[in-house]
Amino acid sequence: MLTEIAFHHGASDAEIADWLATRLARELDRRDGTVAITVPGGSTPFPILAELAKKDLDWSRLEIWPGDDRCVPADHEASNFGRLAATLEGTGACVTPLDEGSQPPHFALAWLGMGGDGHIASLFPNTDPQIEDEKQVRRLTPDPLPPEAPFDRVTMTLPKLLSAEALMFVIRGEDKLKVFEEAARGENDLPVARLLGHSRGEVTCFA
Ligand SMILES: O=C(O)[C@H](O)[C@@H](O)[C@H](O)[C@H](O)COP(=O)(O)O
Repeated sequence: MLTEIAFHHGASDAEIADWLATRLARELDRRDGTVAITVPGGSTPFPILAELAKKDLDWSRLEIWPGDDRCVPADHEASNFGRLAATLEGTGACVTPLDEGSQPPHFALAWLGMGGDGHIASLFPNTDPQIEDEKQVRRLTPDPLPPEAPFDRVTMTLPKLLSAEALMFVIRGEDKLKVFEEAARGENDLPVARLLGHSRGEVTCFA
């Protein structure tokens, strides 16, 4: 089954930040109280977030959660929460660390990256992520440990990510895009395919 995805090819970090700012402004207008989103770790998101941090938004009503994190102290260079808090410092946004016992809120948007092995958040293929997982957040050990961040992880689960009103991906590189497109066509059973195969809301991919 082909998942309906809106692809945007060749978008710059600034253009993706513009898209996010427009989406967040719309979500803030549509409801009272806070708007929560989840964002990825890794290398791709932070230049985008640095651009987004310059936007004129009601940041005091925005709650930002890492979709996953490495099990390291917040001041460790590999900490997604630490990098996120530093990048958004001064905006007024509430940046929340993800812990095994976290009960994350409802998300207006789940922004994800993807590894070349088809992992999303820290749902690596070896962890065999389940659509029916009864947990919202899990601690797990990738195997093999990713050389760029060889740590245990804490991650939102497939049902938690699927409960978001919309999914958005930033996929950089032809090899990754090939894996993503195969997953969208249901041609693999990687974690990204399991997510896409059960998504019922809007899916956007910047590649
Ligand atoms: O904690 C992490 O590393 C991420 O959440 C992870 O899922 C990341 O999004 C992908 O591995 C892509 O990483 P890059 O953006 O570095 O390619």
